[in-house]
Amino acid sequence: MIATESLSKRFPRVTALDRLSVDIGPGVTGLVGANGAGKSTLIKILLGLSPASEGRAEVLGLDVATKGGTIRERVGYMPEHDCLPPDVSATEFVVHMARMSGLPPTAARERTADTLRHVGLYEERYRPIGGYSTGMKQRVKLAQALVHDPQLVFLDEPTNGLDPVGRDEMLGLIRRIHTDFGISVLVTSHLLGELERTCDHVVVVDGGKLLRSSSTRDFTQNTATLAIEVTDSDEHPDGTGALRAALHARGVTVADGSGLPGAGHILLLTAQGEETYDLVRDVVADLGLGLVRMEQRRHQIAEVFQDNDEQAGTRSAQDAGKEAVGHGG
Ligand SMILES: Nc1ncnc2c1ncn2[C@@H]1O[C@H](COP(=O)(O)OP(=O)(O)OP(=O)(O)O)[C@@H](O)[C@H]1O
Repeated sequence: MIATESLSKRFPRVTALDRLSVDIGPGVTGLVGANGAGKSTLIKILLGLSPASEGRAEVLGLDVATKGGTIRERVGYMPEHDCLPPDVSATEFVVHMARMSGLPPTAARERTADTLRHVGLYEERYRPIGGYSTGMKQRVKLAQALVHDPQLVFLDEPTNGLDPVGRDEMLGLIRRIHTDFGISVLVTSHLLGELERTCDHVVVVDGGKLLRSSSTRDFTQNTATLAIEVTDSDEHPDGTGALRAALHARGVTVADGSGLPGAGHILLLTAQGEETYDLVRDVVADLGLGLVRMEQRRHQIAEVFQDNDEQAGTRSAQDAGKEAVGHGG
């Protein structure tokens, strides 16, 4: 669906994309990176709206440098920022966008009604957009990206500004764009966690460089870390400490998770398979502690960046002297 080869974009003061090479197939793909990582810049280049400084890219087999118009006919785009006219209704706006995409008047009206229903806008669709909530505006932006029945859509931070319920609804909608209509999706976010549930594939960028591109399953599999939380007891007023010592005595190395967000009394250890779960369960029971949770940890975006920095530190001096990769979270 999308292929880039050593793609770079340099602005006078910043390199927004730095020799990015990535292949993205059909399905739902998450493009994750902190603010300023280069996600929006990549989308604009892929749409043929902004020229690359170096390298090349193809979307649906079309060269972005020469076939921008054809790409935009076949690809839908939901921009990040609020760009909706406040004085017209969702119906009027989406019909207008459908007409701009080349649909005849009747087809444009029919497709608009279907698409607005699909994104969950009903009676409100006749009211001016200026009075809409953020969630409703995001749905209008999504509808205009879908109305011309594209093969692929680029959704730039579609969950921005939404509360947790709105975010879950939007992620569900995004998933259904692919399952119900077979449209492939490239969706950006600065939150890796939310995309893990929605995407088949995740591409992580930082400072315009590719950090990682892998299937969501591989991301999860790569994390063999168990997070364990136990209660204290009369016998062991520091239950966490007692468990750490008991596991240590059995040859299991345990890290302290307290440096991680929301992980006050959490122990981290590397699972070697089912036996590790059994061992922890037995040790907790022997100590007479309560097991609050034992779960496989998922990568958080900050850790992905950190892992990469650690790997970079072991590489040769090829990157020496370059700007440090910024951290995000
Ligand atoms: N037109 C421009 N002129 C100069 N610098 C730009 C321009 N557009 C983007 N940049 C810079 O390029 C870098 C990447 O920006 P980009 O918008 O692609 O990041 P992003 O990952 O989409 O983040 P965000 O979600 O905050 O938009 C940033 O440092 C940004 O300031």
